[in-house]
Amino acid sequence: MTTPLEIPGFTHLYSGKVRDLYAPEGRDDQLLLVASDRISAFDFILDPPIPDKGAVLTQLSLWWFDQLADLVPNHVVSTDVPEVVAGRAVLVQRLDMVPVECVARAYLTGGGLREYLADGTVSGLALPEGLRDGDRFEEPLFTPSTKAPMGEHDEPMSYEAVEAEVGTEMAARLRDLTTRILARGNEIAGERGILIADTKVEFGLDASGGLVLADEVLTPDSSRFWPADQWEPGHTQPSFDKEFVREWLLSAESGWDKSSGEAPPALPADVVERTRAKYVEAYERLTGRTF
Ligand SMILES: N#Cc1c(N)ncnc1-c1cnn(CCN2CCOCC2)c1
Repeated sequence: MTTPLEIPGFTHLYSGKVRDLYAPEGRDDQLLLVASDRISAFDFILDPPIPDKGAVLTQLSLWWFDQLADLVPNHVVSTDVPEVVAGRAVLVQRLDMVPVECVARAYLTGGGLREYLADGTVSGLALPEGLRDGDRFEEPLFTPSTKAPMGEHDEPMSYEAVEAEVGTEMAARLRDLTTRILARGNEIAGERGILIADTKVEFGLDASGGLVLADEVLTPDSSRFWPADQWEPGHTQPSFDKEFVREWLLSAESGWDKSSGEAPPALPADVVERTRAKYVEAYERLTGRTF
C-alpha cells in the first residue's frame, strides 16, 4: 500500500483499497472521505491508477445521494475540501457505523452465484432451482455480509444473523432501504442503458439514533455496472467499466497467469485511457452532466 497523501489540517485514519479516511484536526463530528484513482480487479490494486477515477466516482456518488434523498438521509456535509483533493473528497458527518455490509442483488452473479451453485441459497435465502449467471430476480434481494478486515473476503450473513446483530426492527429497516436503493438505482440507470446487478451500501447512526446512508452509493466501485444492451443470462456479463482491464489482464499479451497469485503487470496506456473513458461515460449517461 502506498504512503497516504498528507493533507494539512487532517489526520489520516484508514486506507481501503481505493479510498482513504481522514479526520479534520479539531473536529470529532466529521470525517473526510477521499477517493483515489486506484483501481482494483481480481483482488489486486492495479498499476497505474486511472486518471480522474476518484473525482468521477465521487461526483457520481454525490449525484446518487441527491437522487435518493427522499428515501433516506445521507452523511454528506460539504464538498468544500482541501485543494489537493478537490473534486474527489467529501466532508461527511461522523456516524456510529452499522456493522453489516448491506448488499442488495437484482441479478444473480459473483459470490452470490457461487453460493447458490454450492447450496441453492444466497446469504441463507433459498432460491428456485435452475437459475443461471446473470438471471434477474423479480425484486432485489437483501444479501448482507460481514465487514471483513482489509484483505479478507466478506462472509455472507443470514438475515437472522443481522437481526441478532442489530435487532429485528433495524434489520427490517436495513433490508427495506438497501433493496429500495438498488431498485431506485435500476429505475434510473435502466433508462440510461446501464444495469446495476448488485450494490453494497453502508449505514451509520447519528447522535439521535437515526439511520443515515454513508460511504459511497451506486458507483462502479460499490456495485456491478453492466451495459444493458449486452445482457444475456447464462454466462459472465461484461463489466461496464472494467471489461478492458479484465480482457487485457486475461489476454496472452499481458503475460499474466491469474492462477499464479502474482500481482498483475502494469496496464498499457490505451487500456488506462479507455477505462477512464468508461467511468466518464457512466457519469455522463447517468447524470446528464459533462465531466
Ligand atoms: N462513510 C463513512 C463513515 C462515516 N460517515 N462515519 C464514520 N465512519 C465512517 C466509515 C469508516 N469506515 N467506513 C468504511 C468505508 N471506508 C470509507 C473510506 O475508505 C475506506 C473504507 C466508513
